Amino acid sequence: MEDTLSQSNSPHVLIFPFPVQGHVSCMLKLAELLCLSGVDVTFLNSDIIHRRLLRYTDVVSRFSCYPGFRFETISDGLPTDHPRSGNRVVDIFDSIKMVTKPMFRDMLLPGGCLNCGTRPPVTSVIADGIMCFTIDVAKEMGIPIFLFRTVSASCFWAFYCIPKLIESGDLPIKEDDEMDRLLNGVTGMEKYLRLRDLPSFCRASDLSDQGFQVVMSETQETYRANGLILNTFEDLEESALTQIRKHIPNLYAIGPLHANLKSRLEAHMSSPPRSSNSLWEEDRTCMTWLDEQAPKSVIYVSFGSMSMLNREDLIELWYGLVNSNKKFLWVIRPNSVAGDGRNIPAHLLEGTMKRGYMVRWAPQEDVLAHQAVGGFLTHSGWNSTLESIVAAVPMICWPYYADQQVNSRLVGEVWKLGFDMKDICDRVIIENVIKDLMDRKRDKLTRPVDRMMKLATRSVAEGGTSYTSLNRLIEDIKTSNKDEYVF
Ligand SMILES: O=c1ccn([C@@H]2O[C@H](COP(=O)(O)OP(=O)(O)O[C@H]3O[C@H](CO)[C@@H](O)[C@H](O)[C@H]3O)[C@@H](O)[C@H]2O)c(=O)[nH]1
Ligand SMILES: C[C@H]1CC[C@@H]2C(C(=O)O)=CO[C@@H](O)[C@@H]21
Repeated sequence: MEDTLSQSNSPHVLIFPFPVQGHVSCMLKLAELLCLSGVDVTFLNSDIIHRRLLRYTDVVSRFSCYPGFRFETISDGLPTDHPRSGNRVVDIFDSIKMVTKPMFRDMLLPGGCLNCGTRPPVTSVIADGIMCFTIDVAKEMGIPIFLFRTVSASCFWAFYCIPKLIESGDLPIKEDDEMDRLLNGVTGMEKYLRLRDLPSFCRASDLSDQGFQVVMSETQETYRANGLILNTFEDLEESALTQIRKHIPNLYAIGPLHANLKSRLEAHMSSPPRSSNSLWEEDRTCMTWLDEQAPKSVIYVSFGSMSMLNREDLIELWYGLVNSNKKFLWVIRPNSVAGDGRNIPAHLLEGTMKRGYMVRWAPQEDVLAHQAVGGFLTHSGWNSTLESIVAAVPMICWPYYADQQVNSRLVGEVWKLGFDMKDICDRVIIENVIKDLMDRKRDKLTRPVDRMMKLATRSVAEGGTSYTSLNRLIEDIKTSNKDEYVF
């Protein structure tokens, strides 16, 4: 690997994530991987994300060892008090196109903060794959652009096939449709993908639905970029990657990114410092609580940064956890429960005192790596799924929205790394599925879970597929020359 020092003629990449936790954190990992290889990086955050990163993490000091790294900020166009989560997340799409796009363009124009002679010019852009307007801007400036779509390859492929599903009449879903019906329209997934496993946006009864239109059109536009980066590995998603490559040949599967980064940092230093990209304050007291628990005795519960819970589901989940008699560590993010959070039944409060621990935000990677954790009740966000795979922790999937419906089906039915509890929130079922995961059916999961952990680790080790793919991306970035890219 090359020296970490920035050189004046270094390639300079502008990284621009969609401004939410699950996208920013994995793109920061990619940024650090590029810095390690001597690439200059400017990381463009929305103001609000940047403020929170400054408040809750050590990103600035962490990146200070890379002289070629800079943060820049831009408005996402929404008022500060907008929730930017749950079903309100779609508001970001409009505001970012209307408000942020022209600002982004100005930044890249001569005299703009990204093109004013104080740093080497931007030689390539890595933008979030859900923000294809960046292709227009990069094209206008003659800068090569790679898209990084932060969802699984399988979900990307399902999004890609939406026009075919409309043509075949499978979409829109009709009121009397049988949700367990298998679909033929997503090539390679015919044996297991049911109507209910399509990305949640496909449940819109009206195809003019904003979320549906955005994911469909953004996915269709991907081919216009110079390449597509995915946070996955060949052994995990070979089939979907093969399908995507037929349409978008320049594909870089470089995940799991957190493991790729850890492995490369370890090659640089004996014990790399732990790092966090959290937008909430991590409560590390849960690590002390975990230290007191028996190996593999705790089920960790977290639904990521965007999911919202209603009171009814909260209570059902809570009963399921308490009645399973298992120890549990539960992340309840601030403002993530809609409705009245008071008058919780005494049975639940007592059960939680005895066997539970609750935090507002956890150091998730460390939690999953802790020997006391034996299972993960997750919303199947893609980062959480990859983190669970690397930590060899089996999952119970309770998907909320977007790609999570697809991911949970793969976890349960294809990879056999856990159980999919999609569309169900019933205390007795939850109690039983927890008992199955932690005890009764645990043996069935152990081999696939250990195997996938090993394959993930192998993929990021020297010579592994994700290791090699990342090197190819770095090489392509280093050799990218504006004039070669005629769009
Ligand atoms: O207490 C917590 C909870 C989560 N995390 C981290 O937050 C990230 C959450 O990412 P993810 O699991 O992908 O969930 P979301 O935050 O919901 O991410 C959004 O972005 C993902 C990537 O596109 C999508 O897969 C999801 O569906 C989408 O909701 C992970 O790295 C977790 O380690 C913590 O550090 N502490
Ligand atoms: C805001 C959500 C809608 C689309 C994004 C996404 C994607 O398809 O890239 C997946 O999950 C979410 O983080 C994003």
